[in-house]
Amino acid sequence: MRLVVVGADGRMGRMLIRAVAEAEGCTLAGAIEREGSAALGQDAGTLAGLPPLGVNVTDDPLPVFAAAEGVLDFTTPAATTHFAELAAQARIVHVVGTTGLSEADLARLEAAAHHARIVRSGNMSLGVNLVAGLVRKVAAALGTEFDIEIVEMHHRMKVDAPSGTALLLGEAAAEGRGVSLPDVRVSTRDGHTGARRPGDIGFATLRGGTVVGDHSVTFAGPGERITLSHHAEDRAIFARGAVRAALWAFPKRPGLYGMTDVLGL
Ligand SMILES: NC(=O)C1=CN([C@@H]2O[C@H](COP(=O)(O)OP(=O)(O)OC[C@H]3O[C@@H](n4cnc5c(N)ncnc54)[C@H](OP(=O)(O)O)[C@@H]3O)[C@@H](O)[C@H]2O)C=CC1
Ligand SMILES: O=C(O)C1=N[C@H](C(=O)O)C[C@H](O)C1
Repeated sequence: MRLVVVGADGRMGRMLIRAVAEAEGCTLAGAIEREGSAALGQDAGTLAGLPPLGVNVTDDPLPVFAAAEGVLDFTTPAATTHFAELAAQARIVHVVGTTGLSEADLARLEAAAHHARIVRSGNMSLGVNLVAGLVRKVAAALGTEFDIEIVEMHHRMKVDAPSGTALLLGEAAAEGRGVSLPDVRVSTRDGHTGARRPGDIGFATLRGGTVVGDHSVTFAGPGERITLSHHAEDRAIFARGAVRAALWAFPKRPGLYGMTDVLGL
């Protein structure tokens, strides 16, 4: 499968170039960065710490998408919505790892999915998606006497909060409880907050250092607590998940899919 990496000079972009180069059945068909990036013109392999791959980084996605079969996109919401429209025009697979998308951004992805096969997830790792399944089950089994609190920690450069993974886990908990996350979500607490409202799902965000991604979901009940956790140690888990998603989506019909579809969970 001929794959393009957009945001090629990012933390995930460089990891994705390595994952494509290592994956059986995949070749790097292009590497895109934004206009003005210092990476433009460089060999994508060299950028990713590999021997040269013969693919130079460019800021012109149109001809690159036209000659490709899929795009791996871990960039920004503004870039991702633009790339979704280009991927739909080119009728290629679009794997979206970008987090922090607004409702309006998601509506643009849904529109693009009429023509493109889009796989989107706040976390492309096998481990997190398994934990989400467990969270759904535990939330369904326990009543609201168990308070649900989600804590995440990421590196100091992360720009969105709560993380896409924390929201994915919150959605799983809400689904298990049969409620809608926006109705019960509490993402900030400061000052005299009053007592906790039964049924709320709380989010706490920590930022610092080089943490790849830590998440825990605690069910705090009368006299006991259950905590389900995931610790990402290497961004390669997300990159390998993204390549797997592209290969999975290649023969599928246009539509918006998630990692649970890819992993068969
Ligand atoms: N779903 C998942 O499993 C995971 C999701 N993520 C998400 O992926 C996203 C990226 O994370 P990360 O790699 O750490 O961030 P980085 O900031 O390191 O990388 C983003 C890259 O995209 C580039 N970019 C921005 N706009 C454009 C554009 N219009 N065209 C081409 N390239 C563009 C940036 O360039 P410049 O810096 O020059 O602006 C940068 O190189 C985040 O939303 C993060 O939360 C991360 C890990 C796993
Ligand atoms: O920005 C990151 O780094 C990560 N972002 C994703 C998120 O928002 O959950 C996935 C992973 O935790 C790393």
